[in-house]
Amino acid sequence: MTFSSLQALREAITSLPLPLSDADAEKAVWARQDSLTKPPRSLGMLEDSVAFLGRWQRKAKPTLERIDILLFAGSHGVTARGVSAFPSSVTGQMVANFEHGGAAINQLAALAGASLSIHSLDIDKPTGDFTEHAALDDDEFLDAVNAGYTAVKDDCDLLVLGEMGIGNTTPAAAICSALFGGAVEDWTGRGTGIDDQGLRRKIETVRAGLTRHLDKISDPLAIAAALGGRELAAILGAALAARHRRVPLLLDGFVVSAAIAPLHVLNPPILDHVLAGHVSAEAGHGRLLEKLNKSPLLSLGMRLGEGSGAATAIMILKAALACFHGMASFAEAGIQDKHDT
Ligand SMILES: O=C(O)c1ccc[n+]([C@@H]2O[C@H](COP(=O)([O-])O)[C@@H](O)[C@H]2O)c1
Ligand SMILES: Cc1cc2nc[nH]c2cc1C
Repeated sequence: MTFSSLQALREAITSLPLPLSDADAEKAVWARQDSLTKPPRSLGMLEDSVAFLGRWQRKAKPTLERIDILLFAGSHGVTARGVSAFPSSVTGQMVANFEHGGAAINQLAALAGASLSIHSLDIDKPTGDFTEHAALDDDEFLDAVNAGYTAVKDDCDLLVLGEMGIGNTTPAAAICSALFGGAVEDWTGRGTGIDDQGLRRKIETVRAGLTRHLDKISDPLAIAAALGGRELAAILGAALAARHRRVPLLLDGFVVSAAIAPLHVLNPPILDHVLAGHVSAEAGHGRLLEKLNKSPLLSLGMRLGEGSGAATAIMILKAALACFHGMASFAEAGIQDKHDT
């Protein structure tokens, strides 16, 4: 399926009923977890994560055999404003690095037993500078959303989305400012490590973008097109595809979270299949996760992008499943269960 208009996309996001998760599978997961040799719920978020996987995989015994990491790359016209510590050319150079296996995400994906596919979205064609015009026109936005939507294969146990795009913490900050309001400074961080002067320029750039596109402020998809970028639009499309197919999705950092935020504003339950892998060190990510009602599995001070925080969190999900599948029950181990009071 692809979307031929913003209206068709909007309807796919807001139309109910959405396909449901399986409450019975989740109940079976909790019944098993409560029978295992530990005080009830003592594995905390590990147990919550197994229940989440059971609900969305619709399996009483969830698995992580097939994990797909999709990494989307795009280029940003707004980099001309001096908003990144690195030149725009690094985006294409890093795509080559991903393809040769030399990036952090390659190592983490291999360790996690996940497949990694790289999706370059017109990286030789930067988006428009959003302080002057829309980053993407409607057709360009829909093309990128459709590329993300069709990249999702429905037979994986878990989907992870990552991104690469020099400058893209600026559109991410602009989208958050437009959708959630508050001080622009609170959404705008140092990205790849910009200095104080650069940060001031970045804040001014976000402000100028908001002023330019004020007329679209009540339309989350128009905001995503005007202030976003191709990799962010593809992530929105992929997150929607995962929801329609009931595939659980693990979020990476600030940029990925900002990319899917328009879905939340349009229809909050549309992100019920989403788990936050980590909270990035990028200013604004913690606040954004609160807006999305997500608690991160990890907080490691990471701020790389590429899907690296989410890929690291896969190890936590695997730890959770190892306990779930491997532990003995009180009855099997001959251990006395909790007193009834
Ligand atoms: O997602 C995050 O939390 C995140 C935080 C800081 C930097 N990044 C990555 O760094 C790049 C964007 O940073 P910048 O400074 O160029 O806007 C882009 O390639 C992202 O993958 C990503
Ligand atoms: C080297 C480098 C690697 C990255 N990976 C994701 N964003 C990045 C930005 C830079 C600059």
